Amino acid sequence: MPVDSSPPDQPAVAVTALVKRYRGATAVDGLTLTAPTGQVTALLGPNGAGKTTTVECCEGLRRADGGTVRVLGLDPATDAKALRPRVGVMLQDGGLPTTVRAEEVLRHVSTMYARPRDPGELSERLGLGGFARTQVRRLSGGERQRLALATAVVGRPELVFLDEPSAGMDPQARLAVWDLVRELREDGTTIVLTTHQMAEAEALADHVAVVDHGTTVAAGTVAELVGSNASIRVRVTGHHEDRDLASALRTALAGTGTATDVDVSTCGAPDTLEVTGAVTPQVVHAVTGWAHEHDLLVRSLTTGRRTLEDVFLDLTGRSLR
Ligand SMILES: Nc1ncnc2c1ncn2[C@@H]1O[C@H](COP(=O)(O)OP(=O)(O)OP(=O)(O)O)[C@@H](O)[C@H]1O
Repeated sequence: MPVDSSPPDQPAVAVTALVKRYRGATAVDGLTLTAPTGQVTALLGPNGAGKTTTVECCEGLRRADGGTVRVLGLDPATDAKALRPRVGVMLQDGGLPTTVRAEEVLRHVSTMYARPRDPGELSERLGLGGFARTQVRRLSGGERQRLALATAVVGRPELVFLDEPSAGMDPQARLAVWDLVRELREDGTTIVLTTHQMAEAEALADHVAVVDHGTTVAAGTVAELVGSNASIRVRVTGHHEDRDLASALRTALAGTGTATDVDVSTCGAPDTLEVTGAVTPQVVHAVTGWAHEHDLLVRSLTTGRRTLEDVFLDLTGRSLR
């Protein structure tokens, strides 16, 4: 089991008001993040949100322009040497030498650590056994990702940063990666990962930080982020005098007296509405009643819990970056 010499109540990673600029453009804009020791923290955010930049500041690969970064109680900008044997890093582009064989890369990295995992066993775990003698540049994208993950964890680090660990992987490889992440966590390793995949955050993360425009816009467990609210998603067709159907339904529901604790928004398309909040049978009845009253045909209606993706899109918007 990894030995964590930092005080038990100190988070493994504490980022406060981080600012990072690239040639005047602000990539990270006052971001705050806490990754508790021994847990999995996911940074979830759209393209260009600042996730990789944040993680690279934590890894000591980039210098912050403002704020503080503490990793295992140390400053990665000045304490890189002390952190190197304690922190594993999986970069988004792999960062591996390309002309060396996969097994040689992993074996070489393992010799840098005092108590490494068995490289052969780790290769088999990640399905790399068959490619051991292949040069890195000839590996497929998914195989290279798996090798990068293997190099990040072969030294039994206390803390691992994984930048989009399962990007480009097939479903089997993704499950193998998830299993390994869970096993690392059970062994007490702290994991900080970035991802676009809601399923990955839901499957692995104890804590999720939603990052957008260089700042943390929400943080908590998946359950906390999703909340206890239910939702109704309804698609209607027909002509309504008010082209803003969400506002029309909102006004109608407010007028019924039975649906006071709900909100209405459009969901993907103008004819699809989402009612969130205290959804009761009376609210469902009021929604279909409103459609009937305005001669709108209900094409579909589903009720259920909100998903992490719903919350993510609410927080970060629906326009493409
Ligand atoms: N070396 C660099 N030079 C200039 N701009 C950069 C550099 N690295 C990142 N950026 C910019 O900083 C912003 C944040 O990028 P970053 O890679 O941190 O985002 P991200 O959330 O990891 O995105 P993705 O999910 O697409 O990987 C983007 O607008 C990006 O274009």
